[in-house]
Amino acid sequence: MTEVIDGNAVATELREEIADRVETLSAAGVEPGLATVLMSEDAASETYVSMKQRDCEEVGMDGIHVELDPEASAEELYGTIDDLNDDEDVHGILVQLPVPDHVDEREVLRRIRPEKDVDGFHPENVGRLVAGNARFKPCTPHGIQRLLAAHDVETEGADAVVVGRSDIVGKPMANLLIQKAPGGNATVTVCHSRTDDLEARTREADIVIAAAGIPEFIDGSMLKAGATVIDVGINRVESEDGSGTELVGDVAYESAAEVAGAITPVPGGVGPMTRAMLLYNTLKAASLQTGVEIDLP
Ligand SMILES: Nc1nc(=O)c2c([nH]1)NC[C@@H]1CN(c3ccc(C(=O)N[C@@H](CCC(=O)O)C(=O)O)cc3)C=[N+]21
Repeated sequence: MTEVIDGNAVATELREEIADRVETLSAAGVEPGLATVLMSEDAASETYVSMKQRDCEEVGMDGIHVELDPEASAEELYGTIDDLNDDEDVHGILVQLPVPDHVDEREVLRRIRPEKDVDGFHPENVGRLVAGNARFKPCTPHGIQRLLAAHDVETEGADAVVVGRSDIVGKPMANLLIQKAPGGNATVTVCHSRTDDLEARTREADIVIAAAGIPEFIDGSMLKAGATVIDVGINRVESEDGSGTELVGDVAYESAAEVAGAITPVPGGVGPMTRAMLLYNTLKAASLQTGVEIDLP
């Protein structure tokens, strides 16, 4: 039987442990604070940011939300970031991506103080991750690492194929999987939409991470029997019966589940883990900034 990797269940457990550590911090007079900044009227972005705020509430963190008009100037966004950088009650800052075209995304990521960069996207934090000395692991790859561990999927010595080369998922995922550390020690191949004979590579993989952002890109015919399949895709597509839209992953679930040993669903797989790791990074940020030590879960 194919094992379904339940991201909601693993995330719920982790949130409980995080809530416990938040209590430890608050007994020491520290209330971890996460600021989310939204400069978009995109419905999906609004939904994700409000989920992140709800998560904060659930674990006892202080959620601060700032919304900017998508037509506002880049300087206004930079000023908002500067204010949050200087605010002692804010331990983590997340600027929801994508930002409007007239805003330089690279400048946004550089502007956030690395100590508050809970996405792990600041060049200093990217460098530290690559050097094996991560401060904040990016939330999606870190969440995937936790999901694999929770389901006893051995990465050491495994052949892993990462499909997708984005700065927020593919690249950091490949880096974590090759690290000399628990959850690493895999042999990693990074593929993408232009890879020649992709299926020949995915068919060799013990672990496939599908993160190309292409709906149902990976199907069962491309998998080795018993492989672990992690679906990072969140594509909103028109539903087959024409009744509206539905969420599909980068994996054709039905066909892949017939071949895979274990597989994550969409929704309810990687997404909830991404959000849980954001809370984790905020917890770590609050501890580092205040010097109040906690056992990170
Ligand atoms: N600075 C920044 N950091 C991010 O981490 C970031 C971002 N910008 N921009 C957009 C993407 C997307 N993202 C998601 C996280 C969780 C779910 C999630 O929890 N999804 C649920 C529900 C999905 C639904 O119902 O729409 C699930 O998969 O079960 C989705 C999407 C974070 N992102």
